[in-house]
Amino acid sequence: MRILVLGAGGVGGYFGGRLVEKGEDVTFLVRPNRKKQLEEKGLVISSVHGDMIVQPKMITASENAETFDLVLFSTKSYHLHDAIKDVKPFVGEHTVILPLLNGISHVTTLKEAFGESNLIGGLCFIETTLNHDGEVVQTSKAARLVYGEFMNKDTDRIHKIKKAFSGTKADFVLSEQIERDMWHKFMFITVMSGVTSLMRAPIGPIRESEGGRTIIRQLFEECANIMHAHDAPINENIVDEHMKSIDALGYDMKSSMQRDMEKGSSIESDHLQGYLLKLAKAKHLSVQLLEIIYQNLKVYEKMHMENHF
Ligand SMILES: NC(=O)C1=CN([C@@H]2O[C@H](COP(=O)(O)OP(=O)(O)OC[C@H]3O[C@@H](n4cnc5c(N)ncnc54)[C@H](OP(=O)(O)O)[C@@H]3O)[C@@H](O)[C@H]2O)C=CC1
Ligand SMILES: CC(C)(CO)C(=O)C(=O)O
Repeated sequence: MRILVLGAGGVGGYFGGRLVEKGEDVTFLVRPNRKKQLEEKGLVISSVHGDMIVQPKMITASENAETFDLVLFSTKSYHLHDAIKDVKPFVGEHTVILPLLNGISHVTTLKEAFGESNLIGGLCFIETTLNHDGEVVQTSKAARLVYGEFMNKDTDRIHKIKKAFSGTKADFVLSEQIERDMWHKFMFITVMSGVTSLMRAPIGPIRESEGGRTIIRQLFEECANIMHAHDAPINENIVDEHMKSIDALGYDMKSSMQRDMEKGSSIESDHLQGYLLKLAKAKHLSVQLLEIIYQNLKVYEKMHMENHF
């Protein structure tokens, strides 16, 4: 199976790297600066699951190449439209697009861009970031990529993908309810990135501070109300389930949005909290905590864009 990883950042670099390590036929679609960096240093992964360094196969958007069987779409949401344009020449009639972005609204965008039948569902649980040298630094235990056919269709292609994903150092999990899993992850990341960026702390001190768990729970409840109002396929007890997951996270666990803010980088505020807020407004729901969380991100963006950092 010819696999194209779109974006050799924290997520694409990690999961793509693990597939290369296993011996799969993986190429990274990268932009010129990242290409240069990877040519000079290789793809370096520093991880609690084992370090690795490899010289990856790469292409850039301007190059000619045949189409691929599978694309791991692993850019940030604010690069989605440009990335769609860049990857189009490498997508054929039978290419499967597997998105790993946080959030949900990109599903519609990708279906429109590539056709509904080319898209499968995906998400990941991992704490990973690029350091100053462009190395993939993966911290904490979870390194899980979840994927599946929408409506749990049983297809040949999903069995082929499962085979390609087996036997790596990362957890690749085939889901029978990928729509539900994506909404659940959307809720989880909205809260996790929201509170950690607002309080500028990892999850441990937040949940252990007086009133911390109450705020986290209230925010989950706001998100669940919005999603229920839109008939999203979420579990009835999802807030309890997510609170258990929050309690199980390592004390020092941070969100990728928070790490991006620490670096002064762009963030996915409109794709995550902003999109959920739009859904709340469409149903006239009062979501005060979500509004504060979103405002905090907008203030950061204003400062960031005006180069106050
Ligand atoms: N990091 C994490 O721990 C987790 C992240 N996620 C989600 O995964 C997604 C990706 O996040 P993450 O990996 O952290 O982001 P990064 O910024 O680390 O990586 C994204 C990569 O995409 C590349 N890219 C952007 N546009 C293009 C393009 N047109 N062609 C080629 N490459 C391109 C960027 O390259 P360039 O260097 O050229 O800018 C960058 O290296 C986000 O939606 C995030 O929310 C989900 C779970 C955990
Ligand atoms: C919360 C976490 C680390 C879980 O994968 C995540 O998705 C992110 O920070 O973007």
